[in-house]
This record gives sequence, structure tokens and C-alpha cells, in this order.
Amino acid sequence: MTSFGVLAGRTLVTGHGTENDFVLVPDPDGELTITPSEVAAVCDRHAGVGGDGLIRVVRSGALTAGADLLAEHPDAEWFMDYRNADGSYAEMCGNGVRVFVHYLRTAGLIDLDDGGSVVVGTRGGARRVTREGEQYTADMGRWWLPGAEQAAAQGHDVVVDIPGLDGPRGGLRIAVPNPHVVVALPDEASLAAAHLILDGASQPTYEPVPPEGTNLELVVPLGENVDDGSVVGAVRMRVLERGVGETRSCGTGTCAAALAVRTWGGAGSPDTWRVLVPGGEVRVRVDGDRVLLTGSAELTADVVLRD
Ligand SMILES: N[C@@H](CCC[C@H](N)C(=O)O)C(=O)O
Repeated sequence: MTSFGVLAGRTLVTGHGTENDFVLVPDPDGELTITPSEVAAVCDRHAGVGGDGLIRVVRSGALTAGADLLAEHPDAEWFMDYRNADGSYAEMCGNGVRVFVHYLRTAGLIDLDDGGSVVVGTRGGARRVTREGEQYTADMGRWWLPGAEQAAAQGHDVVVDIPGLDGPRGGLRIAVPNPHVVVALPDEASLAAAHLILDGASQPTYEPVPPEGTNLELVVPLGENVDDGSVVGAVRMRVLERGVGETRSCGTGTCAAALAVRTWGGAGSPDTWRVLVPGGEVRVRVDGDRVLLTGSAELTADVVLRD
């Protein structure tokens, strides 16, 4: 029988960003220690509420490590405590941080006028999120290529064998700062043919094996267009998320996808990208060694867990 443990009897909130969906747990004073099995029970789509991840909404000042965060970023009043559906921790969630800010705003926990911004603490560092009407842009911070030397020489730094495809392919590792591997495919038919399953004998395999695990993005570049006088690239993506499985979107994954295609394109490749995912579309902008992500955020329900 399902046990929600410390979460039993609580009111939670569900929401999504381009259909990457989350269960938010309001815990402003940091009273809750949520175990991996409690996260997994709530995120279970058949016996729980259902979600790709769980986000505890907590004041930075209520965290043990909060003093360090606040010393460096005194304005990071709120901390996004993100967990994957299996209960594991991740450094960052690009779709989640927009939903998190939308929740803070909707619940009246922050004032956020159109054009205003708020700094959010995350395990990957403090992130500024700016409201643009009903969309949000998150400054996702620094990105880098963990295997830059090898990638510069051969365009990839890992070999990935993906069930459903006709043999292993080169992948590019990107940190934003959570780990991603991006693999380019020639067309939408191969994109549809890939089996993106997390467990068991039919999961993708990597050589070398990423030590911290990885998220995997399969991308089909769709070319470039001129939009408002500037060149914008487009890419279609499917994603297999670490700790979750295939999801309908992944914000950090869309950043990795755009950054990989831009890296492969070389000098002159656009800085702005539309990334099309099964759950919708986001926009990624590269600003030197930083990357920004713009997209929607919606809240869907208040849910009271049974005792
Ligand atoms: N869906 C998220 C990424 C969540 C974390 C990821 N599964 C990991 O383990 O790194 C996003 O929108 O970025």
C-alpha cells in the first residue's frame, strides 16, 4: 500500500512547464525531510499524484546550508529543493524553476511585476528568473563542455548505443550544470524510432559511462530562419531524463540541445534557438559562457494527500 509518509494529509500543488510536470510541496519554514521513497510515492503516476519531479518550496534561511547561499546571494530568499521522480537529487531544473517562480507569484509569496525578476537558490547555484508577461526567462548560469578537447577534435566525446537505432552514435557531453549527452540524428523518422527507456536491458549505454549518470537528448537540427532581423536556429528534441525516464520536455536539456547544435555548427552559428519538444516549445539564448531559457509555466491543481 502506498505510503506518503511525512507528506500525508498535506496540500500540494501541481504544475508544469511545457508538460514537464512537477508536484510542489510548500514548506516555507523547512520542517520537512522527505525520503526518496516518499518522493517516488507522490510522483508515481498510478498510485500517487504523478509528476516528473517534486519541488519543495522552502525559504533559504530555513536550510542548514542556507547561510552560505544567503551570504553570497542575500536576495535568494527562496530555495528550489528539486528531486527527480525516483527521489534522487539534481543540481538544476530549467522548467521547474519557472514553475517554482510562478507558484511563488501566484501564492503571493513574492511580488513580481511584468519585467521584474527574482533570484532563486538551487543546488546548481543562484538563478535569476525574469517575468515576461506570462512567460519566464531563467538565467541558467554557466555552461561548459566537460570533454572540450576531445569534442573539438572529433565532434563528440562519448559513444552512445540507443536501442531502436541502427548502431552506436557519437554524443557531446554538456554541463548546465547537470549532466547531459546530446546525440544528433539525421531525421524525424530516426528520432521517432529510438527507444528511450531508463531501466533494464533495453536502456541506452554509454562509453565511457558518465560517473554521475546523465540526461540524454536526441536532436534533429531543423535549420535557421530570420526572425525580427536576427538569425534563429531551430531543433527538435526528445529527452530521457536521469532519475525519471522519457519526459515531454526538459529545460536544462533544451539548453544542452541548443548548445550542442551551435557547437557543431561552429563560428557563425546563431545564439538564439527555438527548441521543439513533445510538450511545446522553448527559446534558448546563448550569451558567451552563459545560457538563458524562456518558456511557459502553469499551475494545474491543489491536491490534498490522504492520511
Ligand atoms: N526536467 C528538468 C531536469 C531535471 C533534472 C534531471 N532529470 C537530472 O537528473 O539532471 C529540467 O527542466 O531541466
